[in-house]
Amino acid sequence: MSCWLKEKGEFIVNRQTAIPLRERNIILIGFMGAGKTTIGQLVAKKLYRDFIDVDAEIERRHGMSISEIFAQKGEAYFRKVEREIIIDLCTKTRLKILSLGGGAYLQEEVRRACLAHGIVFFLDLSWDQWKEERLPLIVDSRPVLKNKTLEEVEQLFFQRQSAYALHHSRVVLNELEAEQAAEQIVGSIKWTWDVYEPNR
Ligand SMILES: Nc1ncnc2c1ncn2[C@@H]1O[C@H](COP(=O)(O)OP(=O)(O)OP(=O)(O)O)[C@@H](O)[C@H]1O
Ligand SMILES: O=C(O)C1=C[C@@H](O)[C@@H](O)[C@H](O)C1
Ligand SMILES: [Mg+2]
Repeated sequence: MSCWLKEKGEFIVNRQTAIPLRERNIILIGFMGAGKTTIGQLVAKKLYRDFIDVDAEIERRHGMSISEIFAQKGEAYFRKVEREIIIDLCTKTRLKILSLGGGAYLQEEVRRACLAHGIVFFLDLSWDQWKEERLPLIVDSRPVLKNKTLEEVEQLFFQRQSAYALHHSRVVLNELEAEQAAEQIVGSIKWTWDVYEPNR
């Protein structure tokens, strides 16, 4: 498989797809509460692109919150809808900024579609920081956290890392404000466009 490699940003882009880099969707992945929705909105604004939050899109289509979908239809149903929407967005849209839900990337078909058609940024936050700063902000709104002990959530956090490791570029969030993280993503993407697709 031939690749582009940007060492500075650990940037590896698969060339199998014919979509020019500048047109590919930019896809944010990472654990729940890492900041995919917040940072995705900022990236979209900076690049003058449309932003799609997959969780919000699922809520919009169902007229229900994610918590209601989990409670009334079950997690398996949610995962199926989530997978179908992401594959659809990956294969039928371009030039978007997509924020995935925290568990979406655990599905192999989702990973394959994202890596083949988009440019995938992993928003990486340490467990300690997540536990101290993000958990209190999201604990009541994420059904996956419901009825779990802190030890179980920690286990989930580390179990998921091997899926998130399959990305094109990583942003270490620990000391970054959302605005700074967005700037870093935009800088990295523009660098890649200029180097690999000059004169476009
Ligand atoms: N860089 C940051 N610094 C501090 N707080 C942040 C940062 N990014 C996001 N937050 C806050 O963390 C909370 C979760 O952020 P957000 O909803 O963007 O996460 P997410 O990754 O989209 O989560 P999910 O996977 O559940 O959709 C929000 O209250 C947001 O304001
Ligand atoms: O990490 C997860 O499994 C989830 C994260 C949220 O974004 C939502 O997609 C939902 O609450 C499930
Ligand atoms: Mg989100």
